[in-house]
Amino acid sequence: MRGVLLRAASRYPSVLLRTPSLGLRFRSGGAQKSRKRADAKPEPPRPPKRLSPSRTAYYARQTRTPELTPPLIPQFKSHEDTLSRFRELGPQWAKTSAARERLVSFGVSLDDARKLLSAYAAEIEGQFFDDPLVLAQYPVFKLGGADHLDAEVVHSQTFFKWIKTRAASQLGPSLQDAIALLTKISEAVTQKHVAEGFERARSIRRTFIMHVGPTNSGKTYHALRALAGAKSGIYCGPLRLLAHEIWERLNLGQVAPLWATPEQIAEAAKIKSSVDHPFARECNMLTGEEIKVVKEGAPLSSCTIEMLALARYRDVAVIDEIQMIADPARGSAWTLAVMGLFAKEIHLCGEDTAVPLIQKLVEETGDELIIRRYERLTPLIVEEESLDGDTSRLQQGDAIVTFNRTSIFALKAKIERETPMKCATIYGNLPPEIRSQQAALFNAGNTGYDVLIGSDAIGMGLNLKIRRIIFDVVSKYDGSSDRLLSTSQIKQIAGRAGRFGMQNPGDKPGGFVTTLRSEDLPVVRRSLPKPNTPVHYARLPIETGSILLVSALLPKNASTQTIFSAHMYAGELPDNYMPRTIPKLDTMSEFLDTRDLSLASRSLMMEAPFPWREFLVQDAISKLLKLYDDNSFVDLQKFLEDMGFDEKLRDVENAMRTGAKCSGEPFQPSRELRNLEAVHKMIVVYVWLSFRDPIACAEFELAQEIKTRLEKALHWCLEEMTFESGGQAAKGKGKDPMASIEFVQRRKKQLVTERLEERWVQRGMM
Ligand SMILES: Nc1ncnc2c1ncn2[C@@H]1O[C@H](COP(=O)(O)OP(=O)(O)OP(=O)(O)O)[C@@H](O)[C@H]1O
Repeated sequence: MRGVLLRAASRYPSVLLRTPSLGLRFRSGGAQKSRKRADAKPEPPRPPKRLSPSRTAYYARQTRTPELTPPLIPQFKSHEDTLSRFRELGPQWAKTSAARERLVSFGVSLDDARKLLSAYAAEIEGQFFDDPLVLAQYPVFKLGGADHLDAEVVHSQTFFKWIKTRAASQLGPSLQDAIALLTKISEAVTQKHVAEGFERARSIRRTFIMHVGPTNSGKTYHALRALAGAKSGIYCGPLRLLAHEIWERLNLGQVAPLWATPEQIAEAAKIKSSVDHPFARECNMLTGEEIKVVKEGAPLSSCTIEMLALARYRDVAVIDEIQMIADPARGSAWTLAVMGLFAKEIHLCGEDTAVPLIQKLVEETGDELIIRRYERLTPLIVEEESLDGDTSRLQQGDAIVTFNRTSIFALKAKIERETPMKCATIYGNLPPEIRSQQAALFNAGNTGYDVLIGSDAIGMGLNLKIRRIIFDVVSKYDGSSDRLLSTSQIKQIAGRAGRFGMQNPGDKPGGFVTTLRSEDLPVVRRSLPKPNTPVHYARLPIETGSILLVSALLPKNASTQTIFSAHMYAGELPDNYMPRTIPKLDTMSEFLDTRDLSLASRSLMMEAPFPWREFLVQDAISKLLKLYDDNSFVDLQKFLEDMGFDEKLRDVENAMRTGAKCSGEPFQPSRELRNLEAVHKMIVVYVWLSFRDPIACAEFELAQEIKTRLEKALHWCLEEMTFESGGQAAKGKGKDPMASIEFVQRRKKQLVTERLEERWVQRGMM
C-alpha cells in the first residue's frame, strides 16, 4: 500500500525552493544565543498617540543607504535586438562550466561535451540562427523578460533543440552516440500539447471570468459572491491563511450570494455572523496539512491551490492571485488549475498583467474568456514626507513593513518600551493560526494593539484595518543580495492601507503610504503609478512519468539534482510555458542523496514543506529522513524527545503556568519563540507526510495535539514579548463567532491519493 501511495503522491512532485545550511545544530537546552505630516493629505485620520521623540541607535543605523542590486531582467524590444543578444550570450553560455558539467552529469564524456558545446557556439557565430525562419523554431524569444535563472534554462533548451534537429547532420560519427543519448533525454521530458492532457475539462465549454484591477478594488469580493451563490464550487488560493479565511466567511454567512438583492443584503447585515446566518454555506477546507470537514460532501470547499482535485465537477471555481501562474516555484499549480479545472464557470482574480497570457491559454483550451476590470475602491495617498526615522509620529492604525526578523522585534521592543502602544506582528515564520490571531488583535481596535509590524506576509489577501503603510526598507534579501522590491511587491504591500469598509467610524475611507527614511520615499512614489511586473509564461509541472523515463536514461547513480535538472534544462515546451525552476536544487539534492531513499521517496520529500534553510532544525530534518528511510516508520514521540523538542515545549508550558525559568535560564520569550517556530515547522512536515504516507507517519492525532499546544505557546510568547518590553499582555477579546462552526478535523487518508489519481485519469494515465 505504501508503494501505491508513494507512486500516487509523486505524480507531480513540486520541488520547493529550499536549501539546507549544513553543520548547524538545534540546541535542546534553550541555550540558543540569538542573535510635518503631509500638507497634501486631505485630513489627518485622528489625533496621534505621541511616542517618545528620542531616536535610538537602531534608527541611526538605518540612516545608511544599503547597496542595492536592481532587478536584472533584460527586455528585448525587437527581433533584431533579441538576435543580437543571443549571438553575444549563446556562445558565452556554451563556454560555461555549468553547461559542460550538466552534459557530463547526463552521461556524456567531458571530451564529447566540450565538442558538442563548441560546435553549437560555432553555429551561432556562423550565423545559422540569423535566418528568421530558423530562429522561429527555437525558444530564443523567451530570453526577453527572463531573469538569470530562466535565461540559463532558455539557452540550454535551445541547445537541446539544436542537438535534436541539427547536430546529427553536422557532426561526425564519433559524436553520434552522445547526440542520440541527449536526444532521448530531451524527448523524455518534452511536453507538447498541454491542454489536450485534460480530457474532462476539454469535454465541456468553460467560461472564464477574469477580475483584474489594483489592490482593494473588489476583485475577490465579486468572485466570492458567485461562489457563495453556486450549487457547488471551490475556492483555490495561494496561502493556508487565505483558504482558512474564505472557509470561515462562507460558513458564517459573511459572503452575500450573487442572487441576493441589495435589500436582502441590507437585511442580512443586521444578523450576526454564524452558521445559522441566512447566507451561511456549508464549506469544507483542504490544505496541505489540514482537512476540516463541516459536512461530508459539502457543496463548497476552500483549498490551497496545490490541493485542488481536478476530476470532480463544480459549477463555480475561484482561482485567486492568478498572476502567480508565472511564479517559478509554485506557478505550475495555477497552470494545472486553469487548464484542468472541470467547472462550468471559473473566476480568476489578480493583476491585469496576467491578461495577455490567460488570453493565450484560453485560446488553447477553446473556452470563453470575459474580462472585468475594476478601480480601487478607496484612495491611496503617498504622503509628502517620510517619518524621517521619528517613531513619535506613529499613529494608531499604522503598519510598519520590514523584512528582517531582527528589525521586526527591535521595532516592537522600542515602540512598546517608549509608548503605551503595543504591536501585533505578522511575519512568514509564524504559523497561519498565529498570524490570524495577531491580525484579529490589530483589527479589533480595542485591545491596545495599535500598531502592526510585519513582513511582506501582510501583502497578500489579508483584510487588515491598516490606515497607513510605512516601509521601513524598500529592499529585501533574496538569498544572495539586497534587491529592490519589485513594482508589484510595493503595490501589493502599499495596497493594504485603507481597505474598503474597514475604516474606524468617523474616519474618511482611504489609506496612506510613507517610509521610515526619507531616501526611500521616492522609490515608493515612483512605483505606485507604474504597471505591475509583466507576466510572461505559465509554469509547467514536472510529471512523475517523465521522471521515471528520464532516470532510466541517466547514469545509474544520477543525483536528485541531475534528474530534476534534465526536466528543467533539456525539454521542449510550447510557446506559452516555462518549466518550473528549482533554485538551490544542488543543496537540497545533497541533503537527500546522503540517504538511500527511493526515487519516489525523494520526490515526496522534495514536495514536503521541510524548512531546508532553517538552521535550527538541520539535525531534525536529517533524523526524520533517517527514521523514514531505516524503519519506514517515524515514532513521533521518540523523535520529539531525541531532538529535545518535547522538553522545549514543556519548558515553555511550565513558564506559562508559573513564570518559571526555562532550562535553568531566565525565561526569554524572543529566544523561545524562535525555537517554537522551528519545532512547529517540523510538526507541520510530519502532519503533511501523514496525509501522504499514513503508514510511516501514523501518529496524526498526537501531531495535531502537539501542534495545538505549540500554537498556544507561540501566542503566549508573543504576548510575553510585549510584557517583557514594558507593555501589558493582552486581555480577553470577546466571543469568537468561529466557535459556532462545527467541523471534524480529520485525517482523510484517501483524499490526497484520490486527488493525484484523478490527475492520472485526467491525463489519460489510468
Ligand atoms: N461592492 C462591495 N460592497 C461591499 N464591500 C465590498 C465591495 N467590494 C469590495 N468590498 C470589500 O472591500 C474589501 C476589498 O475587496 P477585495 O478583497 O475583493 O479586493 P481585491 O481587489 O481582491 O483586493 P486585493 O487584491 O488587495 O486582495 C473587502 O473587505 C471586500 O469585502
